[in-house]
Amino acid sequence: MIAPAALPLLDARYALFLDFDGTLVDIAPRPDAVRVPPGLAGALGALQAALGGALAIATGRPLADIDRFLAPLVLPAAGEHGALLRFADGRTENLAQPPDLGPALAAAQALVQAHPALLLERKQAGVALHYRHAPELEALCRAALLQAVQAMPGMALLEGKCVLEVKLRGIDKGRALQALMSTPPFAGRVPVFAGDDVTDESAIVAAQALGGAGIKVGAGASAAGWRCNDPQAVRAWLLGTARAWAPAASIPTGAPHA
Ligand SMILES: O=P(O)(O)OC[C@H]1O[C@H](O[C@H]2O[C@H](CO)[C@@H](O)[C@H](O)[C@H]2O)[C@H](O)[C@@H](O)[C@@H]1O
Repeated sequence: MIAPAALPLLDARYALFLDFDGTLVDIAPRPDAVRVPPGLAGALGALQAALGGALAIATGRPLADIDRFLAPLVLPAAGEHGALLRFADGRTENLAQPPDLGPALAAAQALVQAHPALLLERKQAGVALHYRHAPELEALCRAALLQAVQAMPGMALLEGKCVLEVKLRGIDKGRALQALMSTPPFAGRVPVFAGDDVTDESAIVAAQALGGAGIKVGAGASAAGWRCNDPQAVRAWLLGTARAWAPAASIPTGAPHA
């Protein structure tokens, strides 16, 4: 129905799943420094309404982060790489019991103490160690967390953009997408997932396996059938679609691509 840029045409048959960092918002120097362009939350709200509620965020972050960045919008979501789900009716579910993070936390805390340029992010079901400001420490961080993971049954090491995360093994965004797709208002729709990182590939594969579309944002190998350059292109697609669908909605013109 609507075709801003070379991304899938969206209409009311679809369900939309969106990664956050590197997809909806540009990568920033620190997790708390991301900027949500004016109009983005309004456009997401308008799209959610146009899709009968079938729009969800799928993120590695805790859900509280997403709610803060998109306030007052509260969307269905998969948080912490799929460990936590929030359905359209507001119900939340942990896909697994919150694990004992002791060994990973101890290893990460020791590293941060020795190297203050590193940044530790503690989550309910995982630990993220950011080395964006000390790339020379990547190998050291990986070795320390890999060793910690040996003592943590059921946990695995995930590599993202300048970050190493200890997370639940076997839980990923692909499983989260499948779980949300089995519930209203997602069930029976065609899923479209957009993401930028290797951590998004499971959801790209899951969306395509359900007859939908996967969009890879930025460079790098991917199973996705669609590609776009950057979060700006994603936002242009979403905002163009939202404006065409809900022209009367309070979506500012011009600003959101910033
Ligand atoms: O699944 P996502 O929504 O893409 O979340 C993945 C991780 O994103 C955050 O870290 C990344 O973005 C930061 C802000 O741009 C950046 O500073 C960092 O280097 C990136 O790795 C977030 O902090 C993590 O918890 C998420 O897992």
